[in-house]
Amino acid sequence: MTALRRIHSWFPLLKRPSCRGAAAASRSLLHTPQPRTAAAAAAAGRAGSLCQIRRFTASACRLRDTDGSYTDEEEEEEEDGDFIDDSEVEELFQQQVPAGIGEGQHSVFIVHPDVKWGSRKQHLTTAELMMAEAVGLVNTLDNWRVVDKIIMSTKTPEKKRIFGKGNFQSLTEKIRQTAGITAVFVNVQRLSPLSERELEEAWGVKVFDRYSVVLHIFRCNARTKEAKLQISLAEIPLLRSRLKNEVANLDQQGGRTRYIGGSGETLLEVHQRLLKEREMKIRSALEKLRRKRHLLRSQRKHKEFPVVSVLGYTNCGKTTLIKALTGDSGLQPKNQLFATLDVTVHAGQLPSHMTVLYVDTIGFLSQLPHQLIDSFSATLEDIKHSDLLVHVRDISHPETVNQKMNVLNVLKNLQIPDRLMSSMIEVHNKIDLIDSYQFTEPSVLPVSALEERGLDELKKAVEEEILNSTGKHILDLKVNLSTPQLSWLYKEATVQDVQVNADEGSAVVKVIMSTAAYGRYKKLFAGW
Ligand SMILES: Nc1nc2c(ncn2[C@@H]2O[C@H](COP(=O)(O)OP(=O)(O)OP(=O)(O)O)[C@@H](O)[C@H]2O)c(=O)[nH]1
Ligand SMILES: [Mg+2]
Repeated sequence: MTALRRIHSWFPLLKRPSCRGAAAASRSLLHTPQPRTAAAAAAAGRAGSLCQIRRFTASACRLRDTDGSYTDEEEEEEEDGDFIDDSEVEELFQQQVPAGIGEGQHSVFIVHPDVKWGSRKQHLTTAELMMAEAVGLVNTLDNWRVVDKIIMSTKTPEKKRIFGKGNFQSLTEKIRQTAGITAVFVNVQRLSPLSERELEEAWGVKVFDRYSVVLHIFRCNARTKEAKLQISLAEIPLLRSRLKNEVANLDQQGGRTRYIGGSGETLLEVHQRLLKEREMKIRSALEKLRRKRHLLRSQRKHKEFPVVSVLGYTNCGKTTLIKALTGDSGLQPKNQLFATLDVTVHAGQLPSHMTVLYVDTIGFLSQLPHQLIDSFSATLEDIKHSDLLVHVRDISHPETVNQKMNVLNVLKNLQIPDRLMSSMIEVHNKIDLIDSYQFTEPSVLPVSALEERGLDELKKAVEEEILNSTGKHILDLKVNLSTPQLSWLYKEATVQDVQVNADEGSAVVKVIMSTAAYGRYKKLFAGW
């Protein structure tokens, strides 16, 4: 199937999950990896290993508790008095929502301004594909539907009305004559407050840009405390620009009181101060959560489970792939943009039975204002602390090359360490949707997460890179079964295989362990 034909099958597939449905989406529980059967003589040691896994699993399950948030850390924070409770977050989340965001239903007219030349021209994509993505964004929302759409060229995208006089006039007529329109989505990163006001006045309906539509989707999909706070923070610039418009309206009606209650502050200044205070509150709550996240990371490190971050453009199949790799039935992939807004962790096993933690991350989208990415930077910070990155690409998508460039750009801005960038595994997902998949680069791994194809090769590649990056080794050690050697190995390393020699009372144990752990082992059992 050619790239252009694929677009017709991709976008109509986007479902319309309800806000409530998304919010209630079930949480994932960690898959409990079972150690493989070993010789009976190893039972004692295996019990040790099971304990280790259970201990971890229990705490990791608690991490995601009822709303999928990191509740085990809350327990620790309660002890040090640094606790943020749900109601506090909920209050911040619900308190001040920009008008038209996260609520209501809309019949949308989409306008894509096509800049033919100059610095704003999009070189990597076409107007048709940008429009298709805009349609996808609207269709992702429950109760929103596209009534009509138009691509209109402009030489003056920076002007208040975006289009030249003639085009603007014909566009206005079209919008006003199309029955039932309740909103216009102008497919640009961000409209200035002045522009938004001018367009709303001219068209007589609500006007959204990419920033506000994506925020709307985020608000509908937010479940955890962190996601809610990050969204509330991302909404501040929108509230600020709306505030300017509202005060300008009041000015026009002569209704503004110059100073409020002798405070020496104007109405605009009072509202700006309140917004600033709100921003500080959200930032400090997020900072508390960030400290939690730091703690979580050190706990993970302490337990020595390698961390693999799975990232990629939105809807490329990250969640589906992690579900296939871990067998975690609690994961719910959706044909929806930004289905995953929270970092979740899922344990899986590699061919050698080593346990790794796969981190599911928020998807990327092109043309997003920095403010939005910044709000989610704490979430993305986790990527930096992984042992390995897996970049998933929807290889069946017509924009797959642009999507890859977008992801690499975001990673560059996040200042991901070189060692992680160079060891990153690129996965070509959804090969089942392509008639004849051809290897374009030898280093990539083709998979179909949905049909569970190519997973063994991927697990092997992950294992190889993990062994490289964590400095772990696979060793065959001879142990004396009358000593605690075997149970020590089960606790401190990953035991792959145990060959018992009953006559000798010994066993040959295949283990994966770090250089440091091997050093400790040699020291402890030197004379045994
Ligand atoms: N045909 C096909 N569809 C797939 C494959 N992998 C994922 N999908 C579908 O793609 C859609 C998105 O999958 P998700 O796993 O939710 O994608 P994601 O990258 O986690 O998306 P976000 O969390 O929204 O960024 C779902 O409808 C999946 O069923 C695949 O290998 N083949
Ligand atoms: Mg996802």
